[in-house]
Formats: sequence, structure tokens, C-alpha cells
Amino acid sequence: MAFVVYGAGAIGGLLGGSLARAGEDTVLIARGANLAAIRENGLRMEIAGRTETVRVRTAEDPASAGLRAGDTVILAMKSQDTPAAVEALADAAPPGIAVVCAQNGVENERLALRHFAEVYGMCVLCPATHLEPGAVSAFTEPYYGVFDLGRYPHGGDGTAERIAEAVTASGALSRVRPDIMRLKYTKLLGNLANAVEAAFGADAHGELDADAARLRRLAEDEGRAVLAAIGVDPLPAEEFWADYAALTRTEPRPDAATRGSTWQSLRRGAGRAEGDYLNGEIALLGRLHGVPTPVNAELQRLTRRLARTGAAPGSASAAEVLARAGA
Ligand SMILES: NC(=O)C1=CN([C@@H]2O[C@H](COP(=O)(O)OP(=O)(O)OC[C@H]3O[C@@H](n4cnc5c(N)ncnc54)[C@H](OP(=O)(O)O)[C@@H]3O)[C@@H](O)[C@H]2O)C=CC1
Ligand SMILES: CC(C)(CO)C(=O)C(=O)O
Repeated sequence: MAFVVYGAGAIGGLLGGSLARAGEDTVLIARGANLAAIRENGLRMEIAGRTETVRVRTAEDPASAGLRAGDTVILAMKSQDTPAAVEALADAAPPGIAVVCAQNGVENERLALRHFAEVYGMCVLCPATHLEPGAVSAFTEPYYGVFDLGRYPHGGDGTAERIAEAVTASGALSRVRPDIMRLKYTKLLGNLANAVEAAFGADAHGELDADAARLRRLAEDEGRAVLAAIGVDPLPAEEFWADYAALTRTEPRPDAATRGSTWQSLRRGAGRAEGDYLNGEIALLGRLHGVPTPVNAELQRLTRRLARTGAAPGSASAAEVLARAGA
């Protein structure tokens, strides 16, 4: 079984580089300046302050990745890029590949399942950055991340066990969790704050100002109301994050101002960000099930606008968003 890691940013770069370093047959699908830098110089990985350069095979799309039946493709692009990526994969892949969604949100698995029978959700607990081509960083020890997975929509199987073993042998921790989507819905509640820290900034300790903290709370409250309406019972937040905190120590980031994945999209001027699949997931489910979600709808709109206009992270006003949401 070969691993094809599709999307070579913070999460895909770390997973692909670490699997290759551990001796797994691995191909990274990358694009643009990132692909050029990895091909020219290798992938620079900094994990908890230690830097190394890993040579890893690359491809510019699924058609040139040499995919074979039995391979595992790990989706590691942001969710807004999944529809196009999965279509390109469907056009190129032989039958019998496994597709793992190493992504936040809960929509990627559905998008993959439309084309592939064997789909796995992966809950990614791995604070990581990718701010320049060819370079990725992670900040935790002894594992560079925790990547539990399970078959979608639920269950475990031998393929999941083999993937978990390989990811664990690469320096992370990965366990098979038959209830993987419960974990991913629980994580989604935390990721509603991605838009908040990206739009309004945080101090050197990651603390939000009072208006931004209120938006974060309101967004999470709406998220909980929506999950109750669809019959999803998230894990208690303290239990979920305490389990993770007990497994890893977080080293300070070299640049203390660096934040989460949506912040990084704005910082890189990526033009698009993941809000439609984080706050936008709550807005969508709220509309389907009659639950008001004005705060998440505003955060979704704001994230789109900031990304589209190339605005700097931290440049929006939380008071204005509270007012627009009527909160
Ligand atoms: N970073 C973090 O700390 C964490 C991230 N996550 C989640 O993990 C997922 C990945 O996030 P992250 O690694 O931060 O994202 P990044 O933006 O760092 O990396 C995604 C990479 O995928 C590339 N990509 C997108 N579409 C394609 C395509 N069709 N072909 C080739 N490459 C493609 C992007 O290229 P380009 O730049 O050209 O668009 C980019 O290099 C997200 O769902 C995120 O929410 C979860 C936990 C922590
Ligand atoms: C939990 C957090 C914020 C870690 O960086 C994350 O999931 C992300 O950046 O998307």
C-alpha cells in the first residue's frame, strides 16, 4: 500500500514528509511555488524546534501520482478545495483506493463518498503552520500530532488499522475510532473560532479581546444548538481537549503571533479560506433544521470577504460583526 498525500501544506506536508521519512512509499501531490520548492530543495520540516529536510516523491496532480488499487489517498487540502480535488482524483484513480479526510469540518467525507466506496474520517489535532513554499512546522512532542481515524460514516476495519499503524510509526499518534464523526463534530465546535482569531487577532498568549471572545462563545452556542437539532451528541469539550493535552506538550512557536489554519490562509493571501465549511456548516445545518445561526452566518460572510480582498489577519472589528448579527 502506498500513501498519496493530496495537498502539501501544513498538515499534508507533515504527514507526507513524516511517512516518507519513516520508509513508507509516499507521494505528495503539491502545486505552484510549493511544488517547485519541494522539488528543488526537499521539504523542510520543523518539529518542536528540530529542523530537517526530507526528500519525498512529488506529483502535480492525481493523474501523475502513479495510483494503484489498494493505495491510500490522504486528502489534506482545505475543504473549499475538496470538490475540485476529489473530482480530479475520481478521474485518475483506479477502483479500490481508500480515501482519508485529514481535514476539519464534516463535509469532506460526504464529498469523497460520492466517488469512492472506502472513505475514512480523520480527526486532526496538530497545530501546524505552512507560511512559505516548501516549509512546514509543528509544535508538539512527543507526537507531532494526533490523527485518530475511523471508517465513514462509522466503524473500523483492517485498512483503518494499517493506516493508524503507519501514521503512528511516523512519529504521530493515530488510533482507530469507530465514532470518528462524533470526534469531528466536537472538533468543529472548536474550529468555529478559527474565523474569530483570523479576523480579529489575538494577543501573544492567544487571548481574544472581549468582543471577539463573545463572538466565539455565541458561535459555539449556535453550533451546540444545531448539533442538538440533528441528534449529534458532541463529547464534553473539556474531556476532548484534556485527552489531547495529556498526550502532547506544546513547544512555543518561534513566531508567537502565528495562529491557526484560517489565520494562515489570510496571512498567505490565499484568496479563499475555509469558513464556508466551518461556520458555514453550522449556518447550513441551522437553515435545514430551523435553528437561528446569525453569528456563524456573519463569520462565514466576513471570512469570505477578508480572504477575497486580501485583508490582513486581525484587521476586522468584532463590535461591528456583533452589531450586524444583532447580538
Ligand atoms: N494547520 C493546522 O494547524 C490545522 C489544520 N487542520 C485542517 O487540515 C486541513 C488542511 O489544512 P492546512 O494543512 O492548514 O492547509 P494548507 O493551506 O496549509 O495546505 C493545503 C495545501 O493543499 C494545496 N491544494 C489545494 N488543492 C490542491 C490541489 N487540487 N492540488 C494540489 N494541491 C492542492 C494547497 O495549495 P494552494 O496553497 O496553492 O492553495 C496547500 O498547499 C484543513 O481542513 C484544516 O482545517 C486541522 C488541524 C490543524
Ligand atoms: C485547533 C486548531 C486551531 C489548531 O491549529 C485547528 O484545528 C486549525 O488551525 O484549524
